[in-house]
Amino acid sequence: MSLHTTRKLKIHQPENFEFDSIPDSHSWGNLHDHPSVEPIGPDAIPVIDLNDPKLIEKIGKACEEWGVFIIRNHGIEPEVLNRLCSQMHRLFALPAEVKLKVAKAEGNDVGYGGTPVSHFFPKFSWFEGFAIVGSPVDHAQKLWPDDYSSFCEVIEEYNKAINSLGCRLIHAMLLSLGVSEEALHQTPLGDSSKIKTAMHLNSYPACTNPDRVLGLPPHTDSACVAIVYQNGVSGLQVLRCKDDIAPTRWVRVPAVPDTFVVNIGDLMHVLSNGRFHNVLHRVTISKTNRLSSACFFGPQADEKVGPHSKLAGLEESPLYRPVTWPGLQKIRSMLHDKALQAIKIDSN
Ligand SMILES: C=C1C[C@]23C[C@@]1(O)CC[C@H]2[C@@]12CCC[C@@](C)(C(=O)O1)[C@H]2[C@@H]3C(=O)O
Ligand SMILES: O=C(O)CCC(=O)C(=O)O
Ligand SMILES: [Fe+2]
Repeated sequence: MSLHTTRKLKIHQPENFEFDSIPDSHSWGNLHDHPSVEPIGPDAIPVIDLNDPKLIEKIGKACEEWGVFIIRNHGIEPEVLNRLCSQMHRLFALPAEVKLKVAKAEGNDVGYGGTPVSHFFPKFSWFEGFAIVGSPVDHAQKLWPDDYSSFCEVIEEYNKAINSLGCRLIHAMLLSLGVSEEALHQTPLGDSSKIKTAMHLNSYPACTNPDRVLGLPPHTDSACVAIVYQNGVSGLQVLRCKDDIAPTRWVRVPAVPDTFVVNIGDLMHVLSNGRFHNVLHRVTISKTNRLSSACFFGPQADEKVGPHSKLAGLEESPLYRPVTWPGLQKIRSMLHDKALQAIKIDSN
């Protein structure tokens, strides 16, 4: 593996993660732009029980006020998550030259490598990822020619479970926005067959000097919703803007066993006509290896998402022009965090 290959992928291979001192390429100077705080008191991230009789109301409030919440009683068996975790360990423990057999090709979002957002930052992330859309069988065969089926079975099992959870959450969000049960099915996210999913398996290697490195730089997700599973090690932080309580700060998202973190992305912000907060988040590093899986949910590639007519129309003007998911990703690849500005409807 040449340095050239890894630079193009914007990642460093695991053996290179074992630096005694952090190389300049990975040393972030501005990690303390805002203080990092604990999720306590008014900064406690909402925890929502999916069996709560007031579920719709609570989800709506969390999406508006936070853009992130933790869910429990989600119905996915802990064994399914344990199996996913074992396969993630197995994947990232492979030698670098094996993982590079399934490296993301130019312009392709599936396979092993870094993330598109890292290209906007001058420093490398302390991270390696594997993106899956549809079946991972072709890649799994290259990684484990003699035993690829166990990985595929676990991914398929997890995909099924997380898809139905994602669908349930999106419906609850739409209901909280006032969309009726009947109208729900006419939306671009109305039923599971209309929802597109992408799965990202993430590994954040342990670091002896974690205060100087970053797992993922600050970003919003482009999708409607992301559901994140974490292996018991925290690292995710969400930005809470200056309010009556405190100045702008990074709030640590706790890693609560048997829960998922739900993030609101750009497309849900657009669909809700700006009501739901597309939360800015980043991933910090610790002295323990962290694994996470982020599943992104959005509409099929050719479906446009715009402010829902229930919210924008008679009384409220639509704030954004409709956009497809790949369309938004393309704008983000050029304009980074100014992408939503580019689809904003001029109010004058
Ligand atoms: C479906 C996707 C969302 C994502 C781009 C991708 O095609 C696969 C990688 C995803 C990810 C993960 C880390 C943060 C993020 C902003 C990035 O650069 O890559 C997201 C992308 C996104 O939200 O658009
Ligand atoms: O690892 C995490 O907790 C979050 C990952 C993330 O933000 C992403 O994949 O977009
Ligand atoms: Fe993210």
